[in-house]
This record gives sequence, C-alpha cells and structure tokens, in this order.
Amino acid sequence: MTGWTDEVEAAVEAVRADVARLHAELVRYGLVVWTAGNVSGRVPGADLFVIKPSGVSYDDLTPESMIVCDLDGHAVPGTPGSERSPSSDTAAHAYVYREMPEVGGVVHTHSTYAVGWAARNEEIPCVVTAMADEFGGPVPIGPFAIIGDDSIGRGIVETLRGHRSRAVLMANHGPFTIGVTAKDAVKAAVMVEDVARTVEIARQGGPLVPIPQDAIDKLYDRYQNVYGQASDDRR
Ligand SMILES: O=C(CO)[C@@H](O)[C@@H](O)COP(=O)(O)O
Repeated sequence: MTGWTDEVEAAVEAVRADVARLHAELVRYGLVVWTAGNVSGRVPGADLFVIKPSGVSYDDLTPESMIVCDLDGHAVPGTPGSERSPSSDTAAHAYVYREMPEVGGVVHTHSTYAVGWAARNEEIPCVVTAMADEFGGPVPIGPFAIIGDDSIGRGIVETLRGHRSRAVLMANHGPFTIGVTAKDAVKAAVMVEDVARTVEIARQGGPLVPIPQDAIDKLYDRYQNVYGQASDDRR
C-alpha cells in the first residue's frame, strides 16, 4: 500500500513503461554490451524515479521489473520490482534528481568512443556543427568517482550545473547524460557517442579546426529554439 493518488499511480505506470522500453534503444544504437548501461526517469508530480534492476539482461526488462525509488535512492517497499537490487548507479541518479529539479531523465552507457575520450580524461572539442547544436560546446570531463555511492552523482552535478552540455564523460569510466525526460537523456547518449566517434576519426586525418564561439552560440540557439517541432520535449 503506497498511499499514492490515482494520478501518481498512473504516472508511475507510464514511467515504468517508458524506462523499460528505452533500454532497447541503448541496444538499438549500439551503446551497450551485456548489461553495462542504465536509464532512469523521474515520475512527474512525485518525489520518485524509476530505474532498472542491476545486471539484468535487457531482453528481460519489463515495466513490472523496473524499480520505483524515492529521491534518496531507496526502493519503495511493496512495489513491483522492489525485491530486486536496483542499478549500481541508483545513488548517482538519485543525487542528480535531488540537486537538479529540471532533470527528468538520466542515462549511463559504456559506449565505445565516448569511453575512449573518458579513458584519456580528454574533453571532446567542439569541432563539428552537430556538437554545437546538441551540446553548445565541448563535452566536458567529470572527476574520477567510485561506483556505488553518490560520488558519481556529485561529479555529474558539479560538471553539468550551469553548463550547456547534457553529457559528461566521467573520468576513466564513461558518459552520463541528462535530459528533460528519459527519452531526451537517451537522445543525448546517442548523440555523444556519435560526436565522440566522428571527432576521434577526424583527428586521425589531421589537426582539428575549432568552431568560433560566436558561431557555436548561434548554432546552439537555433537548434534549441527553432529546430524540430514546437511540441518537442525540450521546447
Ligand atoms: O558502470 C557500471 C559499472 O562499471 C554500471 O553502471 C554498469 O555496469 C551497469 O550496472 P547496472 O546493471 O545498472 O547495475
């Protein structure tokens, strides 16, 4: 018995379905191997979020197997999935939701090229328009942080708060992305791997040419405010 209102119950069901489905997108875009990545989504109108169980095959993820947590990262007792261990990164996701109320989704993957930049502790420089559009500049490196407690969350927040980028490459680990929804955070995870790969390959051919800051600003503004449809999540 959770004591949730009908509205909260309905919102939880919708986010469970959304988060379960979005893990398939990580597979579809080649961002994960085995179970090395996770998606979570905030429940609108409640101090709750939904995250996957730890180490469970993506093929076996269903809405009912998702875990509903409070913003301290504790599973809500008696809810479906609460008997399982949540993702190893639950405390990190919870910290982001507590500290950044504008965030509605968090994603982590070990996508190959983004992890390559993280392994070198090297930010991805803004040398292609797709980066200016999506991230508004370079994709930053976050601190090295131990897995399992809120250290990663603190690193994400200290790096991304006030930054245009919705992706951070946690040093020697990999990308974490945020979004206004879980789907939006998945999009950022797809895009950061795409630019990590493109810029890596470009650098093999010769020196990279930075985009001037005023052009980055214009590209970012257009993509955030004009590109796509007025009904898009980010507008
Ligand atoms: O990054 C790590 C471990 O390095 C984890 O996020 C990743 O393996 C996914 O773990 P979970 O299955 O979400 O517990």
